Amino acid sequence: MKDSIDSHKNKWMQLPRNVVVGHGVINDTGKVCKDLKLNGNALIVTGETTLKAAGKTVEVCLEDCGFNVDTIIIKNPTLDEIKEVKDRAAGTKASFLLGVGGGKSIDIAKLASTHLDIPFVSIPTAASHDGIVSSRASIRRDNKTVSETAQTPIAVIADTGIIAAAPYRLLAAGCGDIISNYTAVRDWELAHRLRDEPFSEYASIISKMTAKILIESAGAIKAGIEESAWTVMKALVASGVAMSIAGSSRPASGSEHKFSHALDELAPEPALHGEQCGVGTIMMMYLHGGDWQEIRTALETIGAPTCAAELGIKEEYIIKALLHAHEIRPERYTILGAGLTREAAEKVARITKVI
Ligand SMILES: NC(=O)C1=CN([C@@H]2O[C@H](COP(=O)(O)OP(=O)(O)OC[C@H]3O[C@@H](n4cnc5c(N)ncnc54)[C@H](OP(=O)(O)O)[C@@H]3O)[C@@H](O)[C@H]2O)C=CC1
Ligand SMILES: O=C(CO)COP(=O)(O)O
Ligand SMILES: [Zn+2]
Repeated sequence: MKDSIDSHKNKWMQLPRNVVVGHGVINDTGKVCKDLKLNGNALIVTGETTLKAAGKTVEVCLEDCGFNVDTIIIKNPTLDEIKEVKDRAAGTKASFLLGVGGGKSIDIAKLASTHLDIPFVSIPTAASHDGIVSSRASIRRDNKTVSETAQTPIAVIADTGIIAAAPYRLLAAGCGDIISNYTAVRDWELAHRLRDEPFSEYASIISKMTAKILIESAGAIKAGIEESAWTVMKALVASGVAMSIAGSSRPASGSEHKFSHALDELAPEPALHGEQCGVGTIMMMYLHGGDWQEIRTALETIGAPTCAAELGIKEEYIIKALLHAHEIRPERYTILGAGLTREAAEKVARITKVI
């Protein structure tokens, strides 16, 4: 009998075991690690600011529970810094890593721990990106952003008290990263139809639903309100799970992310990842022939940037990024196809009021 395709199907989905979200949960870090049977030496990977916001508390908490703790401060998600973290972990015989901070700290801890084959705990200090739970790490290599396969965190500890106290700009950026799921999924559907790219119905539905719920909640997302941190954090977790189900960042990264990655390469002072993705979503939704005004209004309501001036980026870089975006990760087919003409790039940016 001829084998059916289904009998050959084989898929691994990595999801976190414990997701702990709420006020003050950072103080449970030691308890969560014990619950996961982690022991021995811990290495905290954090940034300069986030060390003060949360890293120190994590350090004390772990020590109180009997762990030996070392801390390394990182600046950028580059291969050099990942190597530094791996060397430090090897030197201190770390048996697990904790990424405490924004996206770059979490991505470095995620990829370094994957290479070292030890577990990692994700402790976000801001709701600024959806890499908190995902099995991907966005890394800078030769001034380019690449998306690497990595392990999913064994646990996520998201203290909404800390997240609500972080600069509001970070929370608004996280909303941009989630809203971008709308165009990411449209791009994925397009690639599925035109290139027969594998497509996951479940991952795409979770991803779209997350963006929809967030857009519907836009009016309730406000600075200093812990409930807002909850709303955005739930969405970021769901979006990360969609990526884990897909086994790629496809459900949450399409043409709008290519635009953001292009800005990271070209603009002298890029804005936050989620802020750039949000603005990219407005323009890519226009190219898809969708309701770009809805995206723009939601971002405006949240208080996230909707134009070049609000990103603090000169208009010429917006155009350059639009022209260059399709060259980023060219294997990922999107509405940008083989690229925009200068006239088309200027038109989309002007019509959508980005410039
Ligand atoms: N792996 C994945 O699936 C994904 C990865 N990403 C990646 O994540 C990164 C973007 O994440 P993002 O968080 O925006 O960027 P960063 O990690 O660069 O954080 C932005 C800034 O916010 C600061 N910060 C974080 N938390 C606090 C706080 N509580 N109080 C004060 N300051 C704080 C950081 O401080 P400090 O300097 O101390 O770090 C940093 O200066 C990009 O590299 C992007 O590519 C994004 C989405 C998905
Ligand atoms: O930022 C991401 C999802 O929000 C990950 O995207 P990339 O795979 O484009 O790095
Ligand atoms: Zn993103």
